[in-house]
Amino acid sequence: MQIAIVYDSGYGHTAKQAEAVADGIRKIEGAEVFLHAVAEGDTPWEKLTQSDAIIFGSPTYNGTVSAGLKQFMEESTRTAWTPQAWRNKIAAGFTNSGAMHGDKLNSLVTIALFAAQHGMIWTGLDMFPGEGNEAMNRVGGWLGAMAQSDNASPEITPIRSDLDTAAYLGQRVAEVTTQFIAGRKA
Ligand SMILES: Cc1cc2nc3c(=O)[nH]c(=O)nc-3n(C[C@H](O)[C@H](O)[C@H](O)COP(=O)(O)O)c2cc1C
Repeated sequence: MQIAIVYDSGYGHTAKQAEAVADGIRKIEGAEVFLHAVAEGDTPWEKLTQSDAIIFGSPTYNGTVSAGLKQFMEESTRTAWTPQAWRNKIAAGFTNSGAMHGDKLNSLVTIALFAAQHGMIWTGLDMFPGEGNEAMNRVGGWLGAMAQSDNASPEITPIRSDLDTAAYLGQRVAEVTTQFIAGRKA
């Protein structure tokens, strides 16, 4: 089982979140993960087509996904949407922003809508909102993993609970994908 993480990160916070998602995926036996930062260019379209799941991540810029992730989305129209190359793959999303709210939900809605347009199957976060900074899902979202950077250095934010929440999403996607593949074989 191969799971891809495609993300953008201008200053390193979303990159940290992406690494946490990858750590969560690796907790599940047989799960292989590869990360692609859209800023690197040379999108590995073939590898994405071969993946069983794709998790998309973006910083929230101006209340939506970054221009870098949007560029990737638009480029996927010809390479993946037209041939329906991602149809029935599992999908999920994560985002982080400076403010606690910061209009992050709109980024996740944008990503989920994008996944739906590709015929993908969305996996949300099955987690009650936590109270306090130590708690998992302290930001309190269900559509995907959210984190707050508080406009601090990526060395100290997102904080541990946000990274653990991201890891939990990665693990959940790996579990759901395992079940999905098993069901398809049966
Ligand atoms: C162009 C730009 C727009 C931003 N817009 C928002 C916003 O709408 N809401 C918010 O809470 N933070 C906003 N921020 C702050 C970023 O979301 C925050 O610094 C985030 O952690 C950056 O992630 P990155 O290091 O992965 O790029 C913005 C930052 C930039 C550079």
